[in-house]
Amino acid sequence: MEGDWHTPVADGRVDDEVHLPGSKSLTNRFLVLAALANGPSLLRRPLRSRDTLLMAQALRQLGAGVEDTTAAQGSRPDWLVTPASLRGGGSVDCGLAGTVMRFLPPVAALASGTVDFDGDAQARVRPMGPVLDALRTLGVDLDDDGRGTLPFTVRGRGHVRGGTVTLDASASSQFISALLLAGARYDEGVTVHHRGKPVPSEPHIEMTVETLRDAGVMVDDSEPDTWRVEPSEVNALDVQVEPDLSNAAPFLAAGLVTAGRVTVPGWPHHTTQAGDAIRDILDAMGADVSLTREGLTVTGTGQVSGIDVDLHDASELTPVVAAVAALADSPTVIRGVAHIRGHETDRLAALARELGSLGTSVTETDDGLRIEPRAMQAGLFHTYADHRMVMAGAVLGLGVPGLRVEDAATVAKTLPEFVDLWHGLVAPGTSAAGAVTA
Ligand SMILES: O=C(O)C1=C[C@@H](OP(=O)(O)O)[C@@H](O)[C@H](O)C1
Ligand SMILES: C=C(OP(=O)(O)O)C(=O)O
Repeated sequence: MEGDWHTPVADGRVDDEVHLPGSKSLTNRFLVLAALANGPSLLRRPLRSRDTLLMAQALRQLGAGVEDTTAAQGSRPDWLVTPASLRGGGSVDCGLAGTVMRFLPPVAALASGTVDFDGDAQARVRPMGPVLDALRTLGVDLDDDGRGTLPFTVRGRGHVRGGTVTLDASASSQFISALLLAGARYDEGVTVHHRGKPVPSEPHIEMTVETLRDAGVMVDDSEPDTWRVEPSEVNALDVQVEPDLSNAAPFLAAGLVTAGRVTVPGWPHHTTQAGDAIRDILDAMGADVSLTREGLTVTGTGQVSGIDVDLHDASELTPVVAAVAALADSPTVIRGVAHIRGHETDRLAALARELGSLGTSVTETDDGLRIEPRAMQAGLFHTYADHRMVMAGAVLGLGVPGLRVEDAATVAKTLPEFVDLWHGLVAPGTSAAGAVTA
């Protein structure tokens, strides 16, 4: 989808169900564990998006099989993942996926041979150094240019000694998840100590620990900021991927902003997904929120209130929460997300610039944003190759007639169907194709 997307303004209250594809974070963890497992694995309802297709392609490059296999009627094919002894000799395209660039070097270290890593231009500034330094400490040979970013080369020797390592994971929880996911296959397992400011996105580490334990790996996380993975086999998986709760956020926000009602079927009652926090956030911003066997329903009450919220644990929700905040009737303070300057783009700068250019008053703080809503006028919302900026732009468009979102196709990083789903919810009968201009 080339060009600017004219986002639809709701002609009333939205009222529908939105069926969302699987979680990026779960799909990419399951793919990695399945490639390291002791037999073929079945991944049911995996997410197919740029980040997960890049992960699947990289694992194939390393020798694993990732193939479509028949699924329940009406569903897209599941994935059958067949592990193999990992081989080098190729290159991994990380795109802009944090999970690919962080989770795969510790896996490539187990391959026999050299694996080159690179990605998009914006990926070359995302922090990687603590993972590369930790791998060296654990006995891995790798070359980089000393900047601690892509590109780099891992020289796999077929096995990794492993052991104990201390790193600073305050820039990304993915540094820790990366070492834990591969650690069971290291000769001595791995013990990771974090030293530094608090680790962000902790639910994602819990997700890593839970997926490992479910695959039969022993993980000790009883000490603060310390994780121990025992050396062991990884059991083959037969798993169903939960819907992506962070990708649900803009749709649920539409329920609140239009005083309508949106249900996401299949919302898990137990989950490690950080996006589950959207329930409490939208509740605090004025929605009625109910979780039943049918799913999660958000109903707008006609009032949208600002909040003071710490998103340290659920930082990937920041762009959508900031968009709702700009449509609220009182100021919002978002705290605890300094590290999202290293996400797909510097999200604090991008949100301040784009919301500001539409007329909202936004101040960047050290660790977040202060948003004072003002009347906004139509304009072009730039997205900086960031899927969540597209989602934020769509939410803003509910209240700003004439808003256009630049490069909406970039949303395919985690949700290629986003624009179609959005038209289906907000303006049924209109189509994405008719809403894009060059
Ligand atoms: O492990 C994961 O799947 C993720 C961890 C988080 O990264 P950070 O800790 O860098 O925020 C999150 O923001 C990202 O979208 C996905
Ligand atoms: C930060 C994100 O992605 P990544 O996995 O690339 O870090 C995100 O999806 O918001």
